[in-house]
Amino acid sequence: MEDIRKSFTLRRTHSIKETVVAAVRRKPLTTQFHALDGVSFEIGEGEAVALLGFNGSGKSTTLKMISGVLRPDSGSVLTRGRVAGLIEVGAGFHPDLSGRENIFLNAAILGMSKKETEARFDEIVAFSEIEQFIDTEVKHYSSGMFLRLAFSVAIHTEVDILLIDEILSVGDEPFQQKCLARIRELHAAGKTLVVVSHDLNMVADLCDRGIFLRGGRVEFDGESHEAVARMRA
Ligand SMILES: Nc1ncnc2c1ncn2[C@@H]1O[C@H](COP(=O)(O)OP(=O)(O)OP(=O)(O)O)[C@@H](O)[C@H]1O
Repeated sequence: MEDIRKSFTLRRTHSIKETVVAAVRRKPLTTQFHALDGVSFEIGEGEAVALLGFNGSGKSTTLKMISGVLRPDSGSVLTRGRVAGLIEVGAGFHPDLSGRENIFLNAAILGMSKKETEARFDEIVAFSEIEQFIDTEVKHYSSGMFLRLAFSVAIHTEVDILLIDEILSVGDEPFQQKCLARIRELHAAGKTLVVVSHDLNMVADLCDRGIFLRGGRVEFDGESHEAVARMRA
């Protein structure tokens, strides 16, 4: 990522009088908010990086830049390889389709062919542990069930870069442990990880490197435990 900037327009509610006065004075009724204010970093192949920062510091926005969900206002983002984002749980899921249909849909979004998905289908379902509900429409799923399926699909695809945003917090403890073990395996196999989590001890152990964001800028970029220490300081 090079010198990424992203602003959002903040709206406020206004009275009719305020609106008229602003129009007469030619003043905008909205304000610009800089979510990312010149963020630059490079992540090498096979690195595990934690994005750290307090609420609203720009972590999720950064992940969305890497995944391509959002485009920067200026600056450039370059990625090499297949990127799978576990950013918003079940974002790629269609509520009226069953779990089974959604697996095929999501795998296709992640670039897998029907054949590849069929070959891994049983494994995906087994990992998610929701066999019983696989033919139920996902609108009837709990958020934890959603997560299980979304996570299962993502980790069974041939991705090079895995983006994980706070999703582990949705699952129950045994599932979290299983996901963590699987994430470690993927890292050991050379996949690149970018993880956002407020569980600082977990991310510091999982990742070698930590990028600490504050107010949309990189405040520290280095060893993960040190990044956590800076954040707590
Ligand atoms: N679509 C949007 N429209 C307006 N503001 C947005 C939008 N998306 C993000 N923001 C703002 O940008 C800032 C950064 O948000 P972001 O989600 O990246 O923070 P975060 O570090 O992930 O926070 P958290 O720890 O709470 O998840 C926040 O102040 C948020 O309100």
